[in-house]
Amino acid sequence: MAMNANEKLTALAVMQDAPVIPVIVLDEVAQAVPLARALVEGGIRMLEVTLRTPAALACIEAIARHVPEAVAGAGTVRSQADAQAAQRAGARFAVSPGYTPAVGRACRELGLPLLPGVATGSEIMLAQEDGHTDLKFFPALQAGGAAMLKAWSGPFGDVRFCPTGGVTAANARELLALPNVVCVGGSWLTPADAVRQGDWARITQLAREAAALR
Ligand SMILES: O=C(O)C(=O)C[C@H](O)[C@H](O)COP(=O)(O)O
Repeated sequence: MAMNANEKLTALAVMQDAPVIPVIVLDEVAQAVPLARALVEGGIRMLEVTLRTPAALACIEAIARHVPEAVAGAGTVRSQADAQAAQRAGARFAVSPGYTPAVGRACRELGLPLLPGVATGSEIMLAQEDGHTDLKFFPALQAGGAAMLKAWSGPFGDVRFCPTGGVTAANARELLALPNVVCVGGSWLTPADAVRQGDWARITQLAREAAALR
């Protein structure tokens, strides 16, 4: 299903599209398009390409241009400059590993939906003060996992989460069953060796299994 380019995307819509947002690390531009196609083929189209590698922006650009069925977003957005560069490359949403009002403001000014990363109550409150109620819990497993999400559901009952960090095919279901979890994020759909070897069939299979998690 192609996404209408004029449709206003929100962080919640990014989270609701599939049970898993793949966290993607790419070293070579040539990997971007076949990888995105493999994920789309498996039923996953919201793609978080982390700005951790020199090739990341070019990868986002390639996906945005050549894989219209996918929605390329930028991960590891840590500054206003990151947000601007991501949007210039064609990113339709941004994901950050933490939250600062400066990153929030930058994304608002750009009209770029942001999924802000939080790991504490104070960070949730900071993000909420700026209007964010759909948040990434990072690093989820390391910072308390399902028990933490259950504890947050009391005081932060109006917040929805995408736990990311340490999530795997084995523990995703438990997280997805929580009422305040909309989706999870993780790198397990795109194993480094499969990407390196161009084993796109394996990635499609992992995506298919992830898409069926809920
Ligand atoms: O780069 C970012 O912006 C991040 O937030 C980090 C990623 O979300 C985690 O690296 C996912 O980690 P794993 O699924 O545990 O491999």
